[in-house]
Amino acid sequence: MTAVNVRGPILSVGETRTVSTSYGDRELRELRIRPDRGAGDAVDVTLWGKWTETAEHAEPGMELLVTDAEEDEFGGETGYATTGDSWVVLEPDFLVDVTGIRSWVQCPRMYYLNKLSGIPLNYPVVKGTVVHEVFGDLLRGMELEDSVVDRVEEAGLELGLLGYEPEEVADEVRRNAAAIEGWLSQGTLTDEDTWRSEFTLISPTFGLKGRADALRRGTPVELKTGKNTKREPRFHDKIQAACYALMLEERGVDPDIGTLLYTKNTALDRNEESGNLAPAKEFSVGQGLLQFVVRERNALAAMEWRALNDRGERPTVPTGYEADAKCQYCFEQDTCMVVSGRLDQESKAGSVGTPVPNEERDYFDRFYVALEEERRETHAEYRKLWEQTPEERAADDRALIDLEPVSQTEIDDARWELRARKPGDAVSKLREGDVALASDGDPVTGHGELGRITALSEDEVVVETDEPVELRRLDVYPSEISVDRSLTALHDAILKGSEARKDVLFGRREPEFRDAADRPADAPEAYIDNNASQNEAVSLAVDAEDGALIHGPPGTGKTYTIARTIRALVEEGNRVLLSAFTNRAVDNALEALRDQGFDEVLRVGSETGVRDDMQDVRLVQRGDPNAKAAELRDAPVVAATTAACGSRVLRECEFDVALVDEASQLTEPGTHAAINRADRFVLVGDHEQLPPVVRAENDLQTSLFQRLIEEYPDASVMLDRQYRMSQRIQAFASAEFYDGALRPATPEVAGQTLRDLGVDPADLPDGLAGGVDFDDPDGTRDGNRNVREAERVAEIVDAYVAAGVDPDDIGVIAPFRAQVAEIGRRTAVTVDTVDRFQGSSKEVIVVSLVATGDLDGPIFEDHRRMNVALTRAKKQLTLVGDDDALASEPFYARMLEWAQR
Ligand SMILES: Nc1ncnc2c1ncn2[C@@H]1O[C@H](COP(=O)(O)OP(=O)(O)OP(=O)(O)O)[C@@H](O)[C@H]1O
Repeated sequence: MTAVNVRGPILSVGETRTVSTSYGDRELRELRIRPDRGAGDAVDVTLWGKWTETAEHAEPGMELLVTDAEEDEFGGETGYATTGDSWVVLEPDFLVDVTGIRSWVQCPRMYYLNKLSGIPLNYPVVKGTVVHEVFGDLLRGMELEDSVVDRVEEAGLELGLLGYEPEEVADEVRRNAAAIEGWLSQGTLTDEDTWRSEFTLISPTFGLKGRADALRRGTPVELKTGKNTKREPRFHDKIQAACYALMLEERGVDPDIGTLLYTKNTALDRNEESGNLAPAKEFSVGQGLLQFVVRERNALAAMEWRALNDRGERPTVPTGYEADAKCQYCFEQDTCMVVSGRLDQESKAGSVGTPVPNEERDYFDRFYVALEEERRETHAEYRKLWEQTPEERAADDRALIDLEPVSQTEIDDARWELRARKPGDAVSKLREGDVALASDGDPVTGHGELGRITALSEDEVVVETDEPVELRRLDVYPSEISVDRSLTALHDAILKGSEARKDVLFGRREPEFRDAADRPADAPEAYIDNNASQNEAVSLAVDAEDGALIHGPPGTGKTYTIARTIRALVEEGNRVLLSAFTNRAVDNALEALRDQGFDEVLRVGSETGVRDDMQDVRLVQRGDPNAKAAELRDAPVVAATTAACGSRVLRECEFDVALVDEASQLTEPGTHAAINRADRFVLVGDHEQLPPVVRAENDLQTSLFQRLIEEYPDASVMLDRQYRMSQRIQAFASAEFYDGALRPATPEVAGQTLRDLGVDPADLPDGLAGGVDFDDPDGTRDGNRNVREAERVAEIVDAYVAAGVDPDDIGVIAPFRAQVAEIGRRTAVTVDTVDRFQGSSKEVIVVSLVATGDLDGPIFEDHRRMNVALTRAKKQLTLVGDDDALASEPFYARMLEWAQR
């Protein structure tokens, strides 16, 4: 008998049958699938015994994987059946987080509720984090006392917001940590005990991922900050450890035990508590438990599949009836009832409250599904870690491969600094500050560690990790955090949002504005006196009783207007949340504010995310709790990215006004994350430039900014004077994207030329000094490159430099990273993709269009991307491309005509 893996979409699911075998009566269930991911001929797969339970969740269309199946011939047809070694996995591509399985086993509805409400700021969560950090420190050899003091101090802000004093927390952590230390120093541990903290595991077979707290001799150890006076670990805790055991088994380690460490046990008073007070509880990881875990995961994945594919009127969500958990003992009972009452969902716990209006419920359902679709797209990114070869991944810009390890150095708090040399021409999406997956060459089955990139240059990369690893490959690590936070923001907006806000969001009422006559007596006559539309925008924002929309085309002084608006709002006594999609825009706005003499700002963000010149106003979370909490609570202006607005710390904060820049690049839920925090909102953006960055094609692609500006034009102002481009450069964008309304702010802006840079046009070859020019080098597109064109772009750049343009004043834009690299090899000036250029500008811009023959690629699919590319230059814009290709489509034909004029 040969054991094989079969996998493919399910075509039909048979009924359960009982047959008598030599082992007695056994149940079986047959499924018909199309192997090879749907490419093969249909075959029958027989699931035996307990695996029939998984068949109960199976539906046509779901993907089924059976490992170690027995192949047999029956009536000339090949069939498969499970064996004693088989695993049956439904929807293996859906990656379930281990913590999700744990709560699912407790109660499927709890799993769903946790998705909606996220992890709120509360003491058990913060204490749990601190104890986990101390655990890691101890494993890495740090002294207990040093670690406790250090980690409690690090949690200063969160503890302060919760009203805790450091001493009491340190005491409690110390008592918990004593359990860890005692256990670590037990005689059983010798030098041969191999320990590792925080181990990232991803399982392609079982559709699981997670981070084990620690591994000891290859067996999983999980830390629980609660107590357990029984001899055995709690069932749900075992589930978690069993998931890691399963994933380790996939890698060829066979962990026969799992350990749970209940740290509160050592803190219990022996006179009052009876039972087994030992903190460490081991259990044997049997095959039965592992199979149970897989079946539960299958049930979960099937529910998630149905939410997207098997929709009746509404997406499927768990009701709680799936489990035999008792609602009266559940911490989540109230939340469960409120969610079911408000969203009109069936729930075992029952429901309270009146349902939200239908349009809100539909909105919730629609975006719930859209976000779950986006989650699938994220899972597809994970899959590329094992489906693509290293070379394919590198070609896709998702990994740096062939790195040569240079050093592994232990740094201050028992962390590691890994250095590696990188091949000179390697490019990727990875940037300094990113969290990435560092590995020995194989991130999934080899040794991988999550770490932060601290330096990335032409020929070297430096990563900081908790444990050392031979740094041979560095991968983009997909993250679900944005999906998770968006779901929470959606939940907060619909279930916790004010009626007044929702009336506007759902078109039940126009946004309202204060009468200018009702402004405070000391309000200035005009906020900005040299630009009418900017002044109107500030006025609209300060008078908004619900919200205002500021539409800012390229170079129209959005940032300047934002700064003036914030000052005006603060002058009227408002506390303001300043947010934007990117750290760069947040810092730019802060810079403008400080330029205008306003300094009472607090920047919330990580040290690597925040620009150097804003570090002095950055909120450092470490420190005295009271002082830290006061810093955050009292700041008149708090600035953070919209992603950070969904963090547990900022979810605790309230503001009068949330001002969001780059709002046209945010999804609706992404925008809610920021505006949920405030009574009123001001959204600033340009829906004629880049749309939200999402992978799924659904409602997430349209920003709330765009929807509202189309619905409430009266609540918006367009800034119509631009300070960036010459008349000649701006003409095309103005006509095509802004109804001709965009105009140069001053005659100087309109009339600027290369001469203003001290360049004599006579020193330039023909056709490069016309303000806007077009050059066709007769190149050929090859994949995402066009070498001839890259050479020509480099020649053109050289010509500008030779004529006296400072290389820092020149930028090159290309649609693909491969072409960016191709050009980058030939010139020292800044070369980047359109997406990376949004929000910046240069005196001279050269655009490489790459396409020949026909127009294909992201830059052409969406005209808004081209709008960005064409509006970065101040004095000279030179397009390099194939005129035949461009002439093939009306929009580009008009662009060509303008460029060749
Ligand atoms: N009312 C104004 N008076 C004088 N200068 C202004 C005014 N508004 C903006 N500027 C100047 O115009 C330039 C562009 O402004 P700003 O950086 O605010 O543009 P932006 O719209 O944010 O640009 P982007 O399109 O890149 O987001 C800056 O140098 C700014 O100081």
